[in-house]
Amino acid sequence: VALASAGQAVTLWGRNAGTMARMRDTREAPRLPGIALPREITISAEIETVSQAQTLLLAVPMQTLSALLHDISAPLNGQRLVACCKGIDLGTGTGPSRVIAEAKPQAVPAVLTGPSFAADIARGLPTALTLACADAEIGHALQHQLSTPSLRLYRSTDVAGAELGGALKNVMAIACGACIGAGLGDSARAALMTRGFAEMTRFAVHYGAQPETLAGLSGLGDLALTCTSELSRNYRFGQALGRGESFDANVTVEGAATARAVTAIAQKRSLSLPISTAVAALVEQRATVAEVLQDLLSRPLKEE
Ligand SMILES: NC(=O)C1=CN([C@@H]2O[C@H](COP(=O)(O)OP(=O)(O)OC[C@H]3O[C@@H](n4cnc5c(N)ncnc54)[C@H](OP(=O)(O)O)[C@@H]3O)[C@@H](O)[C@H]2O)C=CC1
Ligand SMILES: O=C(CO)COP(=O)(O)O
Repeated sequence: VALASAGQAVTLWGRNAGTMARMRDTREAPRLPGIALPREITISAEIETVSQAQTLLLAVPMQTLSALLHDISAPLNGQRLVACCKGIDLGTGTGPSRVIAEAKPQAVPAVLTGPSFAADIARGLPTALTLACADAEIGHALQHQLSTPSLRLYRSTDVAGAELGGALKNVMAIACGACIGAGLGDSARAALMTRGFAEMTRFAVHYGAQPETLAGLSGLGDLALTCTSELSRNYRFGQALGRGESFDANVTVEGAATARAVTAIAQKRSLSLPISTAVAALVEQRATVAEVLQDLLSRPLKEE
């Protein structure tokens, strides 16, 4: 919507022919009610209409990215594949850029991430994101191609930092939601966000990320948004856990799988990730909020 409103030709592809036909008729997306889809957007359920594009934005949940790429038979030679998903693939323990590189080795992977609710962007509200691409020249081109007057992209070549910040902030949002849902208070949430940020940085740096990237939009920026807004699904899922309520299983909650993925990696690599480990235990119903809180508070006292 943002790009089409700024005059770019955009084709929107989705796998469900019926849904896409209804979207063509109503010019509205079921997942973005109340937002008119500009006439400039071509809506299609035929993958061939997009698989030749120079730039493809891949906006699917992380755990489905690999399947989507394998459904596209074309090699996407030299095309720019911009992952918009935030998470770590449970099957391989890798982020979106690696999943792209494995599935389409001749394509150029990039990542678009940062604090942004889809509805805010579609309404034209001011938003700033990180566009990360290991190829600096292509990253520069993508930054200019995908920025609009209200959507401001900063560029980076630190792909690991950008994608791990986006993946891990969802885990921290679940923790913060659980904290508020269980009535533990705003002070406890501030502590979780701060120690969560330390944990995100430690994990990402282990994978070669720059700490400055974690302190940017894709890390701290998205952490601030997602840990404090009830518009976040990860946060609301955490709130439900904290209140002992059920949560709609059809809603995409990226942090749940990511908590499990990073906990498995942490165990293999002897990394200390106490908050992510606690969230994985909550998600897998191996522990209650009271139990994980007790574990977190009884850890040895240490230097900050
Ligand atoms: N929503 C937001 O505000 C933001 C989301 N993101 C990230 O974007 C990613 C997607 O999230 P979001 O769009 O909200 O998720 P939703 O659950 O709202 O939508 C997922 C979409 O992906 C499609 N899909 C799922 N699996 C496949 C597949 N195998 N092949 C093709 N299409 C598939 C679904 O199709 P169908 O309708 O047919 O089921 C649906 O259209 C997540 O990683 C999220 O973290 C990032 C920033 C903001
Ligand atoms: O990533 C997002 C905001 O930047 C969207 O967060 P949720 O997936 O928690 O709704």
